[in-house]
Amino acid sequence: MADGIRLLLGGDSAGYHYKDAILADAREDPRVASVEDLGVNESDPKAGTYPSVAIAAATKIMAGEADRAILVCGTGIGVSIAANKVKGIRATVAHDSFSVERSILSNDCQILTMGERVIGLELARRLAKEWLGYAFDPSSHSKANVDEIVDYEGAPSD
Ligand SMILES: O=C[C@H](O)[C@H](O)COP(=O)(O)O
Repeated sequence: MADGIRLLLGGDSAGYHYKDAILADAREDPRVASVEDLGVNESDPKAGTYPSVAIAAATKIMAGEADRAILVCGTGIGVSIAANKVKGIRATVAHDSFSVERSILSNDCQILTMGERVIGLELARRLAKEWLGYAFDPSSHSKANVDEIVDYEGAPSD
């Protein structure tokens, strides 16, 4: 991520207005090296379900094709649940500044999710910008907790 964040944006029919606004902001953000729009889009708001978009984003991150994703549905819950089904992904819904900060500094989340039906557009845009400004510190005390999750997921009893 040294050369900037490779960011994915996605959402379902309930979230694409916010997704598009955050996408436009990200394209102007010097911290972001690249932005990919996984849909859905206004031209075809039924083109993808929240599970399909979230799983596509999570799969790309785990394949090393992107660093992070911001996903928007009605509540942020569905895209978070779906993304977390992809092994290795830590996705969370967060609608406040402190949780957005801790999602990176405590949990090293690769995916932030939000709900277009839950918070206002300007707060969502601000939280997205804040989230992109944090980087996990692997020398912090939080690393051991994240490692415990990673180790569990990688356990032979999978
Ligand atoms: O978590 C699910 C999302 O909020 C989705 O956008 C809306 O889902 P629903 O139509 O099943 O309420």
